[in-house]
Amino acid sequence: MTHSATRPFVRMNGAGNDFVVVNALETPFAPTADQARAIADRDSGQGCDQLIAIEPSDRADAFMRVWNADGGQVETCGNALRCVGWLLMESTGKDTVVIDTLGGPTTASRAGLHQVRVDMGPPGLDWTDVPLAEEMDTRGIELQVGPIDAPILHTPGAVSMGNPHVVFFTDRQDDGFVRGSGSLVEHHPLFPEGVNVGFANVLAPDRIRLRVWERGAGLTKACGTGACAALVATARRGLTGRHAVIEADGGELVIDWDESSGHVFMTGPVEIEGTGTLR
Ligand SMILES: N[C@@H](CCC[C@H](N)C(=O)O)C(=O)O
Repeated sequence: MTHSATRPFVRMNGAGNDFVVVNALETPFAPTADQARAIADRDSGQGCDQLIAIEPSDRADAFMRVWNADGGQVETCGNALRCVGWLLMESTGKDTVVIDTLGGPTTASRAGLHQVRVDMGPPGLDWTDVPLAEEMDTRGIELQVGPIDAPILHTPGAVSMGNPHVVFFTDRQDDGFVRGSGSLVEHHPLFPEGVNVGFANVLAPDRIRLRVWERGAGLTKACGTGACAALVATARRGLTGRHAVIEADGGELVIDWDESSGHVFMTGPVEIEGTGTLR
């Protein structure tokens, strides 16, 4: 085992999406899927939505590795990028840092007191980017939840933010519904790598209430990449402009889809909750 009972960690959250963050810049940290799942377990472990390791990188300030609560390693995590960015900026005194991930490199910058802005890059809009199992127009894919003759949810947008997202446009956002339909869609065969499932209620052209059933983690208080995907999906359908405040259960994220660069920018809070050692 490459993590010991004395391995320190920092507990952080970004808009309520919570993390156990391990500094692996000098001492490698390579838990198995079972070990990662045990750490994330809220009953017997430290408990978190995602386990994060900060590793050395030869092309960025650091590499961020992400495990979902189910122990699976995934490409990226928007809220964790802000947290790791903040830790790196605090320790180096820089105002901007580059963080590499399995989904590619990103840049994080200071944006105010405990606020960080991340350049999330351009969204993937082709069906092969998401990826989907078959060719479809990602502005509104052929997928429905509920009975065939009267679907409760249908024609969601599909977007890659380095990880796969599907976004339903709906004001139905109660816990039972999000959990029930989210867990069904997460494993739908149309998504060969699984999918994060967003439920977006457009309140105004610049305001979205969003809940996300995350792949490998379930219902979280916020999903950073999910917020970016929701803005992209609603803007492509003409439901919003290219800028919106996303209201998540745990706080607000500001998302901008810049027209000239095509990049999506996410600004939001970071919070350190405390420190501990892995058990
Ligand atoms: N909470 C994250 C996303 C974490 C990974 C996601 N569950 C996946 O499997 O892709 C965020 O803030 O983006």
